[in-house]
Amino acid sequence: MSTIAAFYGGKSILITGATGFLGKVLMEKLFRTSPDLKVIYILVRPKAGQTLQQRVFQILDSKLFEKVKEVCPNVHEKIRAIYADLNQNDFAISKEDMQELLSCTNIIFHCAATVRFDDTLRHAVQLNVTATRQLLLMASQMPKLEAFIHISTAYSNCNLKHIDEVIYPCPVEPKKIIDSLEWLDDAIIDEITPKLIRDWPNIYTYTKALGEMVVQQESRNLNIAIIRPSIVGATWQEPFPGWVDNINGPNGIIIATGKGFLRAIKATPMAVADVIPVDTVVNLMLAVGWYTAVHRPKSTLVYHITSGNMNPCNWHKMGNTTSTHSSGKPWCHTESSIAGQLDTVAHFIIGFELKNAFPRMENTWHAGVQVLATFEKIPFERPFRRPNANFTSNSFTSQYWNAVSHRAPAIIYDCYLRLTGRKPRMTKLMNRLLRTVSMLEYFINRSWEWSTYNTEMLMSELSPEDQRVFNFDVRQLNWLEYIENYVLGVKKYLLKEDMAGIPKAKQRLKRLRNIHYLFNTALFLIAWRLLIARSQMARNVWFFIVSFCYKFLSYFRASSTLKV
Ligand SMILES: CCCCCCCCCCCCCCCCCC(=O)SCCNC(=O)CCNC(=O)[C@H](O)C(C)(C)COP(=O)(O)OP(=O)(O)OC[C@H]1O[C@@H](n2cnc3c(N)ncnc32)[C@H](O)[C@@H]1OP(=O)(O)O
Ligand SMILES: NC(=O)C1=CN([C@@H]2O[C@H](COP(=O)(O)OP(=O)(O)OC[C@H]3O[C@@H](n4cnc5c(N)ncnc54)[C@H](OP(=O)(O)O)[C@@H]3O)[C@@H](O)[C@H]2O)C=CC1
Repeated sequence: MSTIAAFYGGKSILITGATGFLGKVLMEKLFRTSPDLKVIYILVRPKAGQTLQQRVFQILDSKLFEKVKEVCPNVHEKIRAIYADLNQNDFAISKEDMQELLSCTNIIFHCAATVRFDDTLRHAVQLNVTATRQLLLMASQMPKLEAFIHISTAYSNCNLKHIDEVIYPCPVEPKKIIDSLEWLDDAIIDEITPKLIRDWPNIYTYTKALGEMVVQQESRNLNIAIIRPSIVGATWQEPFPGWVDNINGPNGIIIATGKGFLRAIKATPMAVADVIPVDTVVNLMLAVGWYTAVHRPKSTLVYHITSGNMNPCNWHKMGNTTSTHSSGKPWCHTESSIAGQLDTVAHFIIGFELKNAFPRMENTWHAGVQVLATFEKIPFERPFRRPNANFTSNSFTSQYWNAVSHRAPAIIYDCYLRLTGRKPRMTKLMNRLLRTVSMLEYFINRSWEWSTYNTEMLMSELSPEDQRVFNFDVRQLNWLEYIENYVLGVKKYLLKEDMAGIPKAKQRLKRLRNIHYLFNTALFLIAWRLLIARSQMARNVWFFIVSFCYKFLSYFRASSTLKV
């Protein structure tokens, strides 16, 4: 029997953010491995016209919870949804509910946060900092509390290159920021925000750093641990591979690429793609909950759950894995290769995708550019264009790709919509997509080193059975397999596309490829024809090529006649 699973038996567990991506997987694993737990309290707000109960039923009725229903048939009775809004004082929890929470809770997992990069400072501080402080205050009044697990992000200190498992101080005290936000108006807040966040790339990472400081300052004599995951991706193994349910992080990019909207991205191909499967994060969370409660470390321990230091994968490999016709040559994936440079120059001179007119050149340029292998096997339905992925770390090249591969096709498509009496929408959609991608660029053009001493220490503390049931060792992860399941999961669970539609989608891809070649060949011939009309040199080159081909053919004809 697993020690960790047994530990959660009979416990009352409070989860914030249980309706989010991480929270759902956490609940699922808890119910599946410790069906004898007493109750899970979840702090929920009504949303999108759904009551709390409707939200809970929707989660429990989803595919994610299918296995849970087998091992814990009375799961509905073990979830207690409590109305709460973390934006409000005392979270707007009723007195009776508050009383129950304070007197019964044994373990807290604090997952709720705003993860939007462009949130206002006021809202992000309220949720990621003030709410954390308030929850700690509540925790300090819980006589039965054994552990408080705070979920932060590995990027809370992304202004540093090497990040240790310690809480770093922020330049301005969280309390000062909380206090000043109470009387400053929104216009002034907007003005001072860049000065406050300094070298943090966005308000999200900055407020998560403030949240950690608050945890340190308000910890009193609580047993607290902080967990810092990197980019949380689809499930690796549990309850089944590839489960994913929101468009954050890589998910939206995978959709945009698979649907052929996004065909180039400003990314450093060799930068580490520090994606970590959500089930791995959850396994660590549960192990940390057990360790913190049972071993009661003297200070607040921070645990990094990242993949880069143990089993690195870079964006090039990611793109390549999802590529349809990979050359398998890593060097040809960047614009630093000679072929790449030539191809880029060719793009500029002729103004269209020359490599597609000469398919053999494709092998030498497409790095990230190799059209996605998984998308060939598992294409998404109704793609706008053929999936492709050009990786470039050069701003100028990136601007060029944006103009040629993104904006121009959107404008052409909008013209087509206008001509056929429909409302144009592609340019607007493309602008939003490019804005989103530009916000993610910071994370795909850099690599960080996260130390993982505490995480490794914890791994060594687990019994072999716990290491199996609560596995967070990413060295065993096979990236090729993981990414393939990830793409499949995006198709099935996010896009809700039917697998039966794959042959039709493949046919459409073939049609798009033919249109693409035809379009490029026509463009090439037109450009060449125009060039010949204007330049004597081009005419000379043309006549030289034609006469050379003619002589070559004549030679072959003559030699084959002689043999006969
Ligand atoms: C070849 C393939 C290779 C694969 C490699 C891919 C590489 C990807 C790299 C990803 C790096 C991610 C780094 C994250 C690091 C921090 C991790 C964390 O701690 S925290 C966790 C990480 N936190 C996050 O990831 C939060 C990031 N997201 C945000 O902050 C906001 O969504 C926003 C500001 C980007 C857009 O806001 P706003 O425009 O006001 O409004 P909405 O939000 O309502 O969405 C509007 C439209 O945008 C669309 N869309 C949305 N997201 C994505 C996406 N990722 N992508 C694409 N599209 C996306 C969405 O579909 C919608 O379209 P439509 O309905 O109009 O048609
Ligand atoms: N996803 C990732 O890549 C990473 C995530 N993390 C961290 O993991 C944690 C969970 O992230 P993730 O699950 O991806 O995020 P989600 O956006 O999927 O979930 C956020 C959760 O917070 C809840 N929440 C937000 N605002 C309120 C509010 N005012 N009152 C009550 N609940 C609220 C949401 O509830 P509702 O459903 O009602 O909106 C939801 O349950 C966060 O702390 C995040 O910083 C860290 C690293 C990477």
